[in-house]
Amino acid sequence: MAQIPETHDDTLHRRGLMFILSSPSGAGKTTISRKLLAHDERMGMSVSVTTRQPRPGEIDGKDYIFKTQEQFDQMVEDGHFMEWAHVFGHSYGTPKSQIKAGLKEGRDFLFDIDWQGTQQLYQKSETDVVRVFLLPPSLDELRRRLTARGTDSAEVIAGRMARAQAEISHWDGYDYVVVNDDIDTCFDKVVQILAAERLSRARQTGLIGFVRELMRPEV
Ligand SMILES: Nc1ncnc2c1ncn2[C@@H]1O[C@H](COP(=O)(O)OP(=O)(O)OP(=O)(O)O)[C@@H](O)[C@H]1O
Ligand SMILES: Nc1nc2c(ncn2[C@@H]2O[C@H](COP(=O)(O)O)[C@@H](O)[C@H]2O)c(=O)[nH]1
Repeated sequence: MAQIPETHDDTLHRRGLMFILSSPSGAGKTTISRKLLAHDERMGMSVSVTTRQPRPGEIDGKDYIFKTQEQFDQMVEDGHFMEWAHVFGHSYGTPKSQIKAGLKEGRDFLFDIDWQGTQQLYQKSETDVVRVFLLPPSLDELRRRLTARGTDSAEVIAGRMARAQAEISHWDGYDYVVVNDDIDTCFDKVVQILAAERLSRARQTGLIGFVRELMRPEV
């Protein structure tokens, strides 16, 4: 009888996936990412390098790796990044280290990056990438969230609001779009997307032998 491989619950012999969450600033990527990481121990966070100043409470090496512009430029030159972009007047980049080896081992990674980075990762690793875009329920609510977060000056908030519609215009470059109105509802949808993507046929390479066994002519 064919042995059901351990891949039936999608934990083994599967290439990892790159799960990207993008949105206009303030729509809730960080909030949903933190919930997902707490909920799913198989998911690792891709910690970006940035030249922006840490917000109160942000921890170097956990939320971001904070570098000077000079250090960042050197890292670009050294080929340190899978992708990088200028966002809101600062540089942001995804380090290569860990991710490539992790994917081969079947580990999944969560990316909180903008549409420019998403495009770059998709061009490099189309089959590994799952692109999810979060929308705010309205622009008024987006402004309210940015203000209520209390981490940015009025000037920074105005700059991010001014870019929001340009960011939203890239929504059609994503595989999934979820409106983040109620946090728990949005989170449940993101969890469902992740579960479905983990079961995608292309990723479950460990199932091939099992399926062949099932298809062997009966004697
Ligand atoms: N569904 C929601 N309802 C109400 N408030 C929310 C919701 N989702 C997130 N928030 C709040 O909105 C603020 C912005 O959320 P968050 O920091 O997660 O956004 P972000 O998309 O990561 O922003 P940025 O791109 O600037 O990092 C936070 O104070 C968060 O608690
Ligand atoms: N292309 C990339 N974009 C990134 C990366 N890390 C974060 N970001 C995006 O930048 C903005 C602003 O982030 P904030 O934390 O300063 O509010 C947001 O859209 C992030 O998704 C990255 O490595 N590459």
